[in-house]
Amino acid sequence: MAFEPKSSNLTLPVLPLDGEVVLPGMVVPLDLTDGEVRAAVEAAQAAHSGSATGKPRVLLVPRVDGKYAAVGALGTVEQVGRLSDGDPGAVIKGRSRVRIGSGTTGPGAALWVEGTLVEEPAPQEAPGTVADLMKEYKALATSWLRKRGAWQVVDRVQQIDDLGQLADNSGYSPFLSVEQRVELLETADPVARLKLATQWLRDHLAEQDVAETIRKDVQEGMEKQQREFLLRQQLEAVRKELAELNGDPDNETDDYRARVESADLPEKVREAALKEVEKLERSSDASPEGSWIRTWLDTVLELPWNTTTEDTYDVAGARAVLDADHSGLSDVKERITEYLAVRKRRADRGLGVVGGRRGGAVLALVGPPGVGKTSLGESVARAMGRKFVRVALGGVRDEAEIRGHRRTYVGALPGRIVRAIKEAGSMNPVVLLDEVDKVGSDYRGDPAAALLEVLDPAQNHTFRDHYLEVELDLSDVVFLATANVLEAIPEPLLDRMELVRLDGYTEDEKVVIARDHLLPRQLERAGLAADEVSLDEEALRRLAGEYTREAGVRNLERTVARILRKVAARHELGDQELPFAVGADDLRALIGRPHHVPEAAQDPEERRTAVPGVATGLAVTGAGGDVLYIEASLADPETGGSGLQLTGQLGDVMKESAQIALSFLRSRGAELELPVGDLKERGVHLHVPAGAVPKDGPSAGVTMTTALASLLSGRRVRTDVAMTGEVSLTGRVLPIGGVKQKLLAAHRAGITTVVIPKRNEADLDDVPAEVLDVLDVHPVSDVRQVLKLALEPAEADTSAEEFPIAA
Ligand SMILES: Nc1ncnc2c1ncn2[C@@H]1O[C@H](COP(=O)(O)OP(=O)(O)OP(=O)(O)O)[C@@H](O)[C@H]1O
Repeated sequence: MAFEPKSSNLTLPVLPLDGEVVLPGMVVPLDLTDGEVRAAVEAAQAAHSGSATGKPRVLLVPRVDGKYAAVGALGTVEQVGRLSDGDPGAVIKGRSRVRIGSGTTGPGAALWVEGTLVEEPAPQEAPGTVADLMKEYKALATSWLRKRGAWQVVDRVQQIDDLGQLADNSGYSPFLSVEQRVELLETADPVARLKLATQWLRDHLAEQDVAETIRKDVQEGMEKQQREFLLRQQLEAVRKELAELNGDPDNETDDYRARVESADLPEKVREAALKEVEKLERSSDASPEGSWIRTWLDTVLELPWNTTTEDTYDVAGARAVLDADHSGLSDVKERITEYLAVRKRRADRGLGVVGGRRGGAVLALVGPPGVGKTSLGESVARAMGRKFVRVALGGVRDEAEIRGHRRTYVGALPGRIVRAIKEAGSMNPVVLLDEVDKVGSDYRGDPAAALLEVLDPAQNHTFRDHYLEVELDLSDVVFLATANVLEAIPEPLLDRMELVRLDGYTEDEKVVIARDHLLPRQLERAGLAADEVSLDEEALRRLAGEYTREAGVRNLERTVARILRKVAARHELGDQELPFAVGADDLRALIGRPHHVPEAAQDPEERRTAVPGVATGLAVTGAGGDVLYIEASLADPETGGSGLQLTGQLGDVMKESAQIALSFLRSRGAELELPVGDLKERGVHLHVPAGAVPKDGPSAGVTMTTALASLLSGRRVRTDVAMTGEVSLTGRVLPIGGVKQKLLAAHRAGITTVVIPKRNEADLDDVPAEVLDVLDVHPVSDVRQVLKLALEPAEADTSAEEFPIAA
C-alpha cells in the first residue's frame, strides 16, 4: 500500500469505552467508579511510577455491544481527582491511533494488550484539494456551531490547520453515532477521514433545516389555534354582554319553535322543520349554520303549504273573460276553452290532470314576440279565478335555477318553481313558463330535465327542490309555456306539451286590437280621457303598416303611447286643443316619417330589385315572418376565380341550397337559354342581407335560383313577387314550413304576388281570408314556373322573345 504506516509496538492496559470514542487530540473526563476504568488507570499509574518523564499511558478502546474495536487510541492520564459531581475521576487525552493486537491479563486487574502505533500517512491529494476540503469542513462546522451559539468553539476550529487534527476534532460532534466515531477512529488516512466528517456534518445540517421548517409550521399552526380560541372566548364574552343588555338571548330560537308549531304545515314538513329548530337551538348564534337554518326556516314558513284558491269558473264565463281580454285569436281561445272544459270536468269527477306523453297537461303558446302569449296566460288565470305567476326561463342553463341549490352551498336558494309558488301565495296558481325555447344546458346540468319532472303529472305531486328538501305538491298547478321558435324547444319537453300557435296578426286585426285594447290602455297611462284624444282607423292602419312592421303588436302599442304622450305634452304647453281626433295625416307632425315604406311604393330606381340578380324571399325568424332579399353577382373573370362564395351568416342547410341552385343552373341553364358558360368560368357570390343576422333553412332555394337566373339573363325580378320553397337538383319545388307567417309578412311588406310550393296549398286554409283576398298566390311544383313568373321580360334591346320555359 502506498501509505503503509510506520509502526512500533507497545503493550498497555486497556481502558474500555462503552458508548464512547476518544479520538486523538480529544480530552475527556472519565469516571473512576467504573471498575474496569479504574483498573486500567491504576495499572497505568503503577507501570509509570518511577519514570520521570511522560504520563501514565492507557489504550482507549471503544467497545460496541461487548466487542472491542480493531483500532483504539493511545491515551495519557492527564490528571486524577474529583469530577464536578464529586466522584473520583481522571482526565484523559487521546494521542494517536493504535491497532489492537493480542491481549493478556495482568499485572493487576487490568487487561493488557499489545498494540501497534499507527502513523498517520501523508495525504496523497494535491495540497489545493486538501485546503479546499478543510475550508469546506470549517465553513460547515462554523455554521453549525453558530446555530448552537458555541462561539468560542468556532474560533478553535478555525485555528486548527492540521488536516488529521481537524478531522479528529469532529469526534466532539454530539450528533455522530458511536459507529460513526469508531469509523473515524479506524480510518487512518486523514483525507478520507475528513471527507467522512464533512459528509456527515452536511447531512446533519440538511436534516436540521427540514426539522426547522417543520417546527416552524407546527408552531405557526399552534399560534393560529390559540389566537382563534382567544378570539372565540372574547366573542362569547361580547355576546353575553349584549344579551344582558337586550334581554333574553334565546328569544329568537324560541320564536322559531313557536312559529313552526303554530304554522299550518303538512305533517312531514312540520317534522322536518322541527328537526331544524332543534339543530338551531343546539348551534351557537354566531355559527354560520345557524344563519342557514334560519333562512331555510323562513322559506319553509313563507310557502303557502295549505293555501289554495277556490276555482270560480264556469266554462262560458271563462270564455267571456278570454274574449274580453283579447281580440281575434278565435282558434287559440277555442283551444284554451277546450282545455279548461276538460280540466273542469275531470276535477268535478275527482279525477287528476290528464298526463303522460302528448297528454296535453301543459299548453304551450308558440309564436313571435308581442302576439299576446304572456297576456293570454294572465287571461287564463283570470278566467279560472287563480293567481298568476310568470317564470322567465330565457337564458337559464343551470339545473339549480329550476330545482334549487343544495343547502350546503354558500348563498343557496330554492329554485324558481318554489319561488314562484311562494310569490303566488297559493298551491294552485297558473304558472307561465316563459320562453321554454331558450333554456340551454351545460356542465351545470340540464334544466330541461328538471322542467320535465315539474311538468309530469306522474311525478310532480312529490317535487323535490334541492334546497327545500321536503316534497312539494305541484299537481294542482296549471302550467302554461311560451316559446318563440318551436324547433328550439327541447324535444322531451315538447313531447309533454299541447301546442297552440299564434302566427301574428294581419293589418286589420292589428287595427282592431289597437282600437279596442291598446289605445284605451295607453290613454289611461297618459292620463287622458277616452273622449279627449282618439286615433281614427286610417291613422291606426298607417301605424301598423308603415310605422311598424312586426308580427305582433308590441311596437304598435309603443308607437300609440308615443303619440299620446306627445299630444298630452302639447296640450299642457298650450299648443293643442282637446279633444283631438288624430288622423293619418297628423302622424308625420307628431312622430316623424314612417320607417317602413313598401318596396312597391319606392321610386323604381331605389327598389332592391332594380338591378338583375336580386330576388325577394320569404322567411320565418324568431320575430315572425319576414321578407329577405338574396343578391347574386359574378366574380371578375381576371381576379375572381371560380367556385361559390356565400356571405350573410348562412347556416349549413342554406349553404347547401345555394350549391343546389348553382348545380341546377349549370346542368339545366342551357335549356333555359341562360349563358351558363359564365357560371363555369367565373366565381359566383351569393349574399343575404342583413349580413349580421344568422339565417338557415332550405326554403330560400327558389329565391337563390331566381336571383342567379336573373343575374345570368340580365332580366330583373319583379318587385311585387316574393317566393318560398326548397329546390331539388332536378328543379322540383319541395314543401316548406311557416306558410301563414310568410304570407302575413309578404302582406305587411306590400307584396302582391307570392309563389309557394304546390304541396303547401293546404296550409292556405290557415291564412286569414283578408290576406288571401289581396295576395295573388301561385302554388308551383317546378322552379321553371317560378322563373317564368318572377323574371321581368328582357329589356327591349336584348331581345323581345319570350323566355322559353319547359314546364
Ligand atoms: N289579440 C290581442 N288582443 C289584445 N291585446 C293583445 C293581443 N295580442 C297582443 N296584445 C297585447 O300586446 C302586448 C304584447 O303581448 P305579450 O307581452 O303578451 O306578447 P308575448 O307574445 O308574450 O311576447 P314575448 O314573446 O316577447 O313575451 C300585450 O300588452 C298584449 O295585451
